[in-house]
Amino acid sequence: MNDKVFTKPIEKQFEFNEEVAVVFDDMLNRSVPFYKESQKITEFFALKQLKDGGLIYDLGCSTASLLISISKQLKIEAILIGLDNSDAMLEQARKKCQALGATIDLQNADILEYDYKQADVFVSNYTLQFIRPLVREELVKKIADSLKKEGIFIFSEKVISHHSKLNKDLIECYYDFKKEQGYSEYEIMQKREALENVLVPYSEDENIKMAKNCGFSHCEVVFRWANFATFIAIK
Ligand SMILES: C[S@@+](CC[C@H](N)C(=O)[O-])C[C@H]1O[C@@H](n2cnc3c(N)ncnc32)[C@H](O)[C@@H]1O
Ligand SMILES: O=C(O)C(=O)C[C@]1(C(=O)O)C=C[C@@H](O)C=C1
Repeated sequence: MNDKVFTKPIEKQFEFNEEVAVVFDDMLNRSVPFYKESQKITEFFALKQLKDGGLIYDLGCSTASLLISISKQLKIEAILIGLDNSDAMLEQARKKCQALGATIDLQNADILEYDYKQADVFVSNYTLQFIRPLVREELVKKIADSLKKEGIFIFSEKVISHHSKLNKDLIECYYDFKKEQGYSEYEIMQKREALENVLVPYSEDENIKMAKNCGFSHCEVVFRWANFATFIAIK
């Protein structure tokens, strides 16, 4: 189904509710530049890291697109756990897993509170940006503490620039992308208002500094287009 969520006046802040969940795959494909490419890079590093009997968590798994794709490519046995606190998203995820015969452990959980096992890979694409800054570092520290030695954490985020003109131009470049995806000026502005103070992006440097402060030995960008970046952090 096509995303038309913001063709009408917004009545509340952005939520990952039923209305969003049923059009979410279309929304992401048309709202995140090079979403498929950043997903492929995530899959490459996750599959490279996963050994027989390994464990991967996807935090903020939404409709489980990533874990479903990884499950199709796996050549070894591994445990795939997808966490999300939106029932509506998990309902879509379960429907897709059933239709595609994917064996993924989908759990309704708050990623801030969850009791993680030691894992080989953590992924959290376009999710940390929705975690309040006050507790974001606490979550990344929990992820670092739950990774095996040399384990990897791949995360993708919308990013800002602290150079005000460049930041403004990056946003304009992004909105041009959205228009090319068929969104109207009206939809773009409605969504921007809905996301105000709900999606709180950091700069590229702030994300890297956060990862290093939380115990990762290395963190760098492996993909970036304008104001969207994919990072890999190594324990
Ligand atoms: C932009 S979506 C992530 C997209 C997904 N990772 C992908 O690449 O397709 C953000 C997701 O994080 C979930 N989320 C936000 N805060 C959460 C929390 N505290 N605990 C669990 N899930 C959360 C939302 O329900 C939503 O499904
Ligand atoms: O920043 C925006 O305008 C977006 O649409 C980006 C974004 C995201 O990065 O998560 C926001 C909400 C949806 O989850 C889909 C895309």
